[in-house]
This record gives sequence, structure tokens and C-alpha cells, in this order.
Amino acid sequence: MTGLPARASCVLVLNSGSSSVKYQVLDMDGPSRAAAGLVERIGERGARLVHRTADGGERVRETSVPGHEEALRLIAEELDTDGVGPASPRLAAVGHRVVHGGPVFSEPRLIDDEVLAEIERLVPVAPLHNPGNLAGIRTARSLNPDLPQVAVFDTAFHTTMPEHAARYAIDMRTADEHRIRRYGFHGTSHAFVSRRTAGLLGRDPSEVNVIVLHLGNGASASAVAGGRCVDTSMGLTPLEGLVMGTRSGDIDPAVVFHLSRVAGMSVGEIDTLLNQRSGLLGMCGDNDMREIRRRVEEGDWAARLAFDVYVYRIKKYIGAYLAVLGRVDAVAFTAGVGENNPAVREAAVAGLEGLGITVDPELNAAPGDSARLISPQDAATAVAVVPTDEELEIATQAFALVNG
Ligand SMILES: Nc1ncnc2c1ncn2[C@@H]1O[C@H](COP(=O)(O)OP(=O)(O)O)[C@@H](O)[C@H]1O
Ligand SMILES: CC(=O)OP(=O)(O)O
Ligand SMILES: [Mg+2]
Repeated sequence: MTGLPARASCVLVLNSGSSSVKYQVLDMDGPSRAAAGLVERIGERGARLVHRTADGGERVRETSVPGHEEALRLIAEELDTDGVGPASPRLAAVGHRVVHGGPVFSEPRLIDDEVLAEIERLVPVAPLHNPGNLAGIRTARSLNPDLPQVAVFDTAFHTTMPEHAARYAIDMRTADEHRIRRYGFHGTSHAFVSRRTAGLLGRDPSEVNVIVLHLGNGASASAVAGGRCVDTSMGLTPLEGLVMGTRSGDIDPAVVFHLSRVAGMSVGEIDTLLNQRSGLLGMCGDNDMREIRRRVEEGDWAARLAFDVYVYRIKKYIGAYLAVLGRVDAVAFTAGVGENNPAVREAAVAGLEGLGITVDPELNAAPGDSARLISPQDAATAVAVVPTDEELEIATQAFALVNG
């Protein structure tokens, strides 16, 4: 990366999970990707870093990574080699994905001690996510205390939800005292994808209604009216809604009482069951859709049932959001499963032809890595595959914030 001018046009984006850190450096002059990578299995055996350079090169390091501090130090070393490390004058900011922003944060925020303390207070409602986000922020700050750190919240896009969509029908005083309401997550992705979908239709986001289906490891649906979120499937925590890799999504809350009273499970055990041992994994032993599809093709009964429950839930949300929006211009599939799995897309809209929602089998099956329509040309509602780019969205928001 020699020959580029040394000015602060780059943003380092960190998506710190409990056992992994995904990162990218984006040069906002392009925008173009200056570097990207992943440290996985932090605190476990077999930890490794995979670093990709702008010219398509790859460097892999297999080494012990006991915690986030060591992970970020490794990342900093690799980025230094490419001239875009945390001390480089080319960096304008670090943008952090923060999953839970609670009721306070509806916009990206420059991180100070107060913002950090609030993210910490939200750990109980995002136990799988906020602790990793915090570790990433603290370590990045210590590596270069002078570099602006910006938090971009998964919940921010959903703060436009009306009260009737955000409220649970429970005792109002209890709800308010404990800030219990539906917050929604993956908002950075829902915002990016709904906007891109409008672009694909050649229309302004303010004119179109879109149902976005973000189907990754975590999965959520949103109803977006004229660029604003009016409902989404995740709630107080990222457990509500669609069936996910390891999370149940919607269940009768009385299942929790039953597991406690009848099965004798503790709250912690039930939490682990619903968040980490349920969903696709709990139903068939696999949470990777590629593996599940392979098993379905072989006639595996458990994989078939898990698949059917997964796509049936998606279909129910499409129907619900059709009712919420009144008129739907497009249904957009995104994230790992949504972008790559034609069988899921086909099954999720099967039977909705009467509502104007259907896919063209050939377009749906055709591989591709850019935003594209997969519905028949004369369809009333467009169905689209729209790759998400949460990192680009985070970098864009962080860069805009530090540049006033
Ligand atoms: N080619 C593919 N076909 C089907 N599923 C895929 C494919 N590639 C990735 N996936 C699915 O995407 C999931 C991960 O999605 P991703 O959006 O990367 O999740 P996250 O960001 O939550 O880790 C994997 O669990 C896998 O099931
Ligand atoms: C909020 C959430 O579920 O995030 P992820 O998909 O990264 O687990
Ligand atoms: Mg993701």
C-alpha cells in the first residue's frame, strides 16, 4: 500500500464477538477495502488470525489468543505491516459494532467513559454480545488513546418503531422500571439493505416499503416504511423472533416456567438452552445451513424438520409485515443464509403467490454476489437478494461523525 497519501481517510471497523473479532479497514476516499480479517476461537484451543490484504493476499497466524487484548494486538501488528495500524496517521477513527444501545442511543456516539458505562449497564440484556464489544473498545482505546472511537449500535435503526410495536403487553410500571421493551437488532444491516433495495428498484428509500430478512447466525426480520423501521422481530434481547442457528426465536414464555418447575432447570441453564442449544442446532445437531441442506438432500428427517420450522417462521413474519406495511414493494434476503441459500428463499415464499410474492426458480438458483432481483419480471412485489455490508455502514457513520 505504498504511494498512497498519508491522510486520515481510513476507518478501522471492529465487530468484536465473545470468541471472535472481525475487522476491516475501509478507505472512505473510495470507499475501498485496505485490509480485512478475523481472529477466531479467542480463549479456546486452535485460535487463529486470517488477514486479507487489499491486493487479495492472505496471511494466516495460528497462535495462542487468550483474550481480546491479545487478539487486538495481533490485528494491530498485521495492520501495521499494511501501513494502516492503530497508530497510522491514515486512520481517522475506529468504528465499533455495539449490539445493544438500549433506550439511550439512537445515533452513533463518540465513545467516552459515560458511553462505556451505559454499554456496560446493558450487558444483562445482551450477554452474548455486549461483553465482547466492550472488550474490543477498551483494548482499541489503550492501543491509541488519541484516536476517536465511535460506537454504532445495532438497535439505533429500530428506535423509530411506534410504541404499539415496541411495547410488550405487560404491567407498565414493571416494564418502565426495568426498561423492558422491544429494541430490535441487526439495525445497521436492516438500514443498509433497505436503502440498497430501494436503489435496486431505482427509487428513493422514502418512497418504498421493504421487508428485510437478515438470515445469518443470528436472524431477524424488519418492516421498513419509507426508510424508517416500523417493526422488527427481535425484542428486548436478540432471542425473540425468527429461528436462528442456536437460538429458539419466539416461544411461549411459559416454557421457561415449565422448564423451571417441572424440569428443575435454573435460570442460567434455561438461558443457555434457549440462546446456545436451541434453533437449528437444538433441533438437528447442526447450525450451518450448508450442512443442513446436505442432510436434507440425503433424506435426513431431523434436518428436514429443522429446515421446515426455520422457513415456516420466516413465512409467518413475511405475512405479518405485509399486514403491518399494507403495501410491500420488495422483500430482501440478506446475510450468510439469505444471500447464499436458494432453497431457504424458495421455501420461505412458497404459497405466497396469491399475495404477489414469488421467486423465479432460475433467477433464484443463479449464483451471484451483487444485489439482484429474483422475482419474475411482472411480479407485483420484487423479491431481491441484497448482500449486506455492516462494516461499510459502520465506517460511513463513524467517518461522518468524526468529520462533523
Ligand atoms: N454458501 C452458503 N450456503 C448456505 N448457507 C451459508 C452459505 N454461506 C454461509 N452460510 C450460512 O451463513 C451463516 C453465517 O452467516 P453470517 O451472516 O456470516 O453470520 P454472522 O455474521 O451472524 O456470523 C452460517 O451459519 C451458514 O449457515
Ligand atoms: C444481534 C445478533 O444476533 O447478532 P449476530 O447475528 O452477530 O449474533
Ligand atoms: Mg452478522
